[in-house]
Amino acid sequence: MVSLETTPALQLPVIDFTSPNLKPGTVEWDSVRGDVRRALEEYGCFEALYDKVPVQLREAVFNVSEEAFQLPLETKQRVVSKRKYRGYVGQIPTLPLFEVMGVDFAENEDKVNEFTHKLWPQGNASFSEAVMSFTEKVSKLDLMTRRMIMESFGISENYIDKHLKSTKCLMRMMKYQGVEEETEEELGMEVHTDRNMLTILCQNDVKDGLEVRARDNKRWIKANPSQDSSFIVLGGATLHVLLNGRVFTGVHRVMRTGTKTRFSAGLFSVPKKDHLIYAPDEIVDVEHPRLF
Ligand SMILES: O=C(O)CCC(=O)C(=O)O
Ligand SMILES: [Fe+2]
Repeated sequence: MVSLETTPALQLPVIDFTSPNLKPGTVEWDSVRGDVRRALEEYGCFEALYDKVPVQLREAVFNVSEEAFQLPLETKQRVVSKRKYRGYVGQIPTLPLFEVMGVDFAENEDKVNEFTHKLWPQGNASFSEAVMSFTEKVSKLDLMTRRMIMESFGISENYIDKHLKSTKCLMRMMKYQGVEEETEEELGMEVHTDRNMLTILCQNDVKDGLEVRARDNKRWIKANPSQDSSFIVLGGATLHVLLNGRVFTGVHRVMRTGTKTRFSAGLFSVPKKDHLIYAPDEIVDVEHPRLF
């Protein structure tokens, strides 16, 4: 008799960043650092348990993004940008469910207020505050992850410090309308890799959506971060270059099922203009010749 084997669904590695002792040099740090390296080598992605972003802040972000997407199209068009991934994007014929608002330099109060004032000339403090506070808190996870992955390859402290100061934050808020029939499945965002260093994402209470391709290129892994305590961390193409190809760049897409609207928010660490990305010497050797 032939036994039918069922392959269990693949899952993203889950890494716990909630230890109060998570500081460089501690046993906890070294252990999480090892997990981060394995996850970025194998999946280009992981789910991070991270408790420094209060649930109320996530809710505030989704509320203000909903408010922004509800503005008339002419108003949203005031923040359309020539630069890809920034400003307002929507009404893409092939992705009718999708809209995004990307705030560049989201760590900078003046830039955020400037963006807010284009949408609401009378100002909207809740919008600016939610964007800045989310950026500030999620940045800590971005910086920790980048320090860990660089340390794990023996890159010098000096280089790491300089590197961490060489990026800025792009904060993006995404909206994906639900599909009309419960049984339908539609593409929310096409298959892609992110170009930046790291992307850190969270979503509202709509389960499913984000999918990450397994390294075998055959299977899709459903990323299902918890609504109140975890984030999905994805390695981008710039990190792959910086680490001489030693980490994988997570290939991902968004699929929509269900009639409810999905909101997601993400922090993207992006090299500042004119900053040349190259792999530091520590990561280049005979076994790993310079690729970039
Ligand atoms: O909405 C998501 O979860 C994914 C968004 C994404 O992949 C992106 O903005 O690059
Ligand atoms: Fe992406």
